[in-house]
Amino acid sequence: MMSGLVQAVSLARRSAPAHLLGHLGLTAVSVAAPIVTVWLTKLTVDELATPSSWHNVWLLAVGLAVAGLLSAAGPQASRYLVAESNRRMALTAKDELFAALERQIGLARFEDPPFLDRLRLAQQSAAAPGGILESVLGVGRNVLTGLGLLGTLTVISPLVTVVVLASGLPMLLVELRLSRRRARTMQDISPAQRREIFYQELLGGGSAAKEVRLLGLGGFLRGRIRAELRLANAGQRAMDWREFVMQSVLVVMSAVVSGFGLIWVIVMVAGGQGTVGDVALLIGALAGVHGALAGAVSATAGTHFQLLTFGHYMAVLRAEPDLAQPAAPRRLPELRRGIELRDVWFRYSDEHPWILRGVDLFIPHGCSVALVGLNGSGKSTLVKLLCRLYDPVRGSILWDGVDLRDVPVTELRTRIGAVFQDFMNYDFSAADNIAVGDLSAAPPRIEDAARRAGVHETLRDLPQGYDTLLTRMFFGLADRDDESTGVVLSGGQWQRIAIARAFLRADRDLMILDEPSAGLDAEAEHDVHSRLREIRSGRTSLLISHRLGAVRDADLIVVLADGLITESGRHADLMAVGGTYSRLFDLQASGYLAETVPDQASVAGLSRPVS
Ligand SMILES: Nc1ncnc2c1ncn2[C@@H]1O[C@H](COP(=O)(O)OP(=O)(O)OP(=O)(O)O)[C@@H](O)[C@H]1O
Repeated sequence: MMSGLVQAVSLARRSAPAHLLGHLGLTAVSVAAPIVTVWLTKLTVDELATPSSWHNVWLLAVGLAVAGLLSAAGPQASRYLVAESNRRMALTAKDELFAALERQIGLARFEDPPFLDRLRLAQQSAAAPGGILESVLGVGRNVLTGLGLLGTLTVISPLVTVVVLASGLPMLLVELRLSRRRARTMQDISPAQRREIFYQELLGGGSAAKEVRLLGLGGFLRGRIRAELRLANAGQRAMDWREFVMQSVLVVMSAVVSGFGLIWVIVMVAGGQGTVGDVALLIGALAGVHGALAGAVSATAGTHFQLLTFGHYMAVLRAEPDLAQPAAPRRLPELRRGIELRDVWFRYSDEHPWILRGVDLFIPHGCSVALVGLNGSGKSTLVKLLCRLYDPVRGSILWDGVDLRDVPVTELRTRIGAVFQDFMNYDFSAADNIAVGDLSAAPPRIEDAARRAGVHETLRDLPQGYDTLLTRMFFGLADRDDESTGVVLSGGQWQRIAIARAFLRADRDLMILDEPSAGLDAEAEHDVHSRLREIRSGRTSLLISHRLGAVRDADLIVVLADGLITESGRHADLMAVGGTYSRLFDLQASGYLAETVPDQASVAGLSRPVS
């Protein structure tokens, strides 16, 4: 808890120091103003009851007016400062949160539901980290105001003071309990809220719009959203009810205490002990003390709650990287000999089945290697291991003899170019969509890569050329009024953009191409593969493709089956062996060669009567 507070103060000091000081100053004013007001009120009432000098009355009246002005204006100025410091703190907090996420170098955290739940709460906390300081200052302000007013009360009746103070203690304990429960409720309903956000994105986002409409999934998804909302609401409702009951009891208690104090002092004054001003002071002080007490208690509970949620933010910031970084990193040499997978075993978690069961594979430097296997045999998994998005559970991957775990992961990744099977379509401009392959690339290199991927003419002819946004979700930055700026590319055109992105990294040590021609028409596929062949020649590359015609020229073809490399060699060798590769190749080739004459019956069934 304390470390959370220290972190929050440090965040404020780094992001909004002047605002923090201003807020502290205004808090001091807001503490003093009500105490001064109560005292000035008492003195004024006493002065009016037995006037000695109008000069005094005037002075007191002006003092009251100034105190009133400060009481009224202070909160306005505070609100402005708080809002601005909140914005600044949120900016820093979010930036640090996402920097922390970058330290998660692999993918495992993003497939771990408890981490994702925590991340959502951390994001919520990072959006309003100023709330903690506001609550802490609220505690300080209310405690000091309360103490000042209690001192005032003590002047009239120490007993009333003790009773009022004692009534505050249960309030504090109850509120602390409630805030702990509130934080737990938030944690409990986080999975439901995360699922609800997911369904909302399906319904409100563009990526699923086509299927949602065609398959009529709207009602189904709305039903799911309602169910998740009901689940979250039930948790919150139970919490609200508990708060309502407990706080009602406390309010009644505090009203009884006030009534007791008031009767006590009125009886005292009626008996000749004290002045009318004392009654005025008591009324003001009692209201003030109760307000301050309630404020202090709820601010303490608020602080407690905010610190509990801020704990998730700190936990994400402090989370260990999912993959160990080497304590004494080794330099990654320029690839000269090759990459060796030595008895690699891998499964996604202890609960998942083994995907790779002792893979031994050597990818020689300068060779084009093709990896072939049935769906789900683990080809993309092997690629992810090569990029160190996961570590092998057993065995190792050696780059010229250096274990990938011993080199800085960023260094490894700068040496690799890749087209993933599930590559991203970014809602950026065409140029930026290619430039993400190498952010240092200047426009001529981007165009060159596009030309080599056979997509230059398409992009050049777009309404704003390479600056055209490849999405209809956003307006172009330069022209917000022009709603027609964004365009939507076809699947094959996107595929070529992904290839262009990889071409920007053609000079890297290893090129990985996971189904790079999926979605291309026959002509484009032929074209892309001959371009790829050109850039792969003499370079180290790993090509995954179900189109076996495209892999037959590879220097080495390996077949992955049952978690092992079962065949390896050149096309002719594998065909001669007559194993899985030759069976699949023949199957595919027969599909191309067979003369498919549709039988009359099926044609008749499909044809429509001619009217
Ligand atoms: N992130 C993941 N978490 C758990 N299991 C996974 C994950 N990714 C893949 N798998 C499982 O690992 C197995 C291998 O998947 P992988 O994508 O590597 O196969 P593949 O050979 O590339 O298949 P395809 O030819 O269909 O692309 C599959 O059974 C899949 O369900």
